[in-house]
Amino acid sequence: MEEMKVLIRNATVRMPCARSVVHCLSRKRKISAANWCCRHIKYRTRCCSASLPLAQKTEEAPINLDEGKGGAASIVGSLSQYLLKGCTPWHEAPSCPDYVGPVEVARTPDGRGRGLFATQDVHAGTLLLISNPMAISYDDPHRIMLLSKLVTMAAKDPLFLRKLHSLAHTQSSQHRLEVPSMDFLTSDSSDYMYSEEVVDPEPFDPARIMDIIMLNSFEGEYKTGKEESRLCALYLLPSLINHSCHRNASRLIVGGAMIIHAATDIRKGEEITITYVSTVAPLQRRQKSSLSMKFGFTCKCKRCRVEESLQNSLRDVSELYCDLHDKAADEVHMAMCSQRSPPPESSFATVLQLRNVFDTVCEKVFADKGLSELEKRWVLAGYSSAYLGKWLVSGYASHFSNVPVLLDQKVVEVVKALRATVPGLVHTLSLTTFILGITQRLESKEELAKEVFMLGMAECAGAYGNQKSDVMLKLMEKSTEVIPFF
Ligand SMILES: C[S@@+](CC[C@H](N)C(=O)[O-])C[C@H]1O[C@@H](n2cnc3c(N)ncnc32)[C@H](O)[C@@H]1O
Repeated sequence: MEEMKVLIRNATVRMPCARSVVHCLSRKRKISAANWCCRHIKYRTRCCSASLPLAQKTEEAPINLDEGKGGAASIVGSLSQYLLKGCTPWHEAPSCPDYVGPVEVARTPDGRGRGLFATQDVHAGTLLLISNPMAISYDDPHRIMLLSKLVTMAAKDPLFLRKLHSLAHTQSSQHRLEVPSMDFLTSDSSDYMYSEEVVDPEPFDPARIMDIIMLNSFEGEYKTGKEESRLCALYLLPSLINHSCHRNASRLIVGGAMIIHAATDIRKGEEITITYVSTVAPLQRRQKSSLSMKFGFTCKCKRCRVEESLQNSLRDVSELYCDLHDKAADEVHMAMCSQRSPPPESSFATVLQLRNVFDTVCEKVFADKGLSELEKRWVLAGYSSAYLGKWLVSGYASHFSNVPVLLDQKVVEVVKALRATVPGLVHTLSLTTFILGITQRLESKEELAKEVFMLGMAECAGAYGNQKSDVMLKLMEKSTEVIPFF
């Protein structure tokens, strides 16, 4: 859901302001805001093409988009255009036929019910699933319309009811329910119409259907034009995907269809995970804000367990982070959205305090010999806003020209931490594109520019799935409309 929020919230509310940031970036070179990023990314592509495999593919073969075979492959082209338009207007979304990639449902080994698993090694950007909703409703805060639609269909179609009943309705039911076969999950009612098998022994109970909705339905935002609305939908196969605070897949909502891509390389047999809520926060804030409150479970992922083991040493900084974050976020957005020059950096008191929190966390984490590189990145990603507030405020105040301050070692570490934790995030793509713009000013930073460019391309594939290289470059350019603050 966070992907949608990024695209929609920023496109409507923050886009003009973020454009002005790009304008500031471009002012010195006297080129238009719209062209600025495009030009520097193209420049980078040219500069890097000798050694960058993706850039080479721009001139020769496009990235392999074959995975969809037939229907799904053909939507990639129309999807690109739609993504480039910021997923608007909603009614012009390309139609996306259902598609099942190299995945299967199986029981998790550690008590999280059923889950979705990769049946072969896949690269970041691989299309895993396209799923159209069992039912969808709009501006339906209490999900009454959704319930009514599901009840009507279940009453008419026994296979539909059986599919509904394959979804968990309580925390404990997911352990009792069997692992449904892929055939069953993807079958059409007409295939089963006259089969005895579809008669569900379980009684038809609207209260149970409501519980299924509460545990499995997806809520998100969409744009009709300039207006924002909310949708609520129930998907069958995606409902079997578990949450992780270090996910490996991302989701896009296009029209009503949910598209799931690998956000990072995934090994055969590895579980496919997504994030139900934003996980760019320390454990304490993640626990308080959402999963247990909204979804009624405590996350058991590895990142949560690592952070639990650090709770004693990070308790104070974590509490301070939670106290300061929202106020600092307001200060950052005020600076970024200000049409005039922002006040001096020193007037962003909370942002500066939050930055000290990041430095303390870095010291503690890097001194901890018991943590692997990956685990350190999981922890740092949670505090990335604490670093980024000051980075953005000073970047904006100096029109992103104060290179020594902005191009310190930590900023690339923050990108890597975010990629290791929540790959395929438009915010991270935006940050990467901003950094790329800064490296362009420096002849001596060619190697760093290549590294940042590759991180950006990987993040783009993780967020939007495999696209042709020219589309990826435009999507990177477009990402600067999003303020990279989490
Ligand atoms: C949408 S369902 C996912 C599929 C579910 N495992 C099943 O078998 O039907 C969401 C439920 O899965 C479990 N779950 C998902 N992610 C989890 C996680 N990271 N840690 C613990 N439980 C999780 C929770 O019980 C949650 O209410």
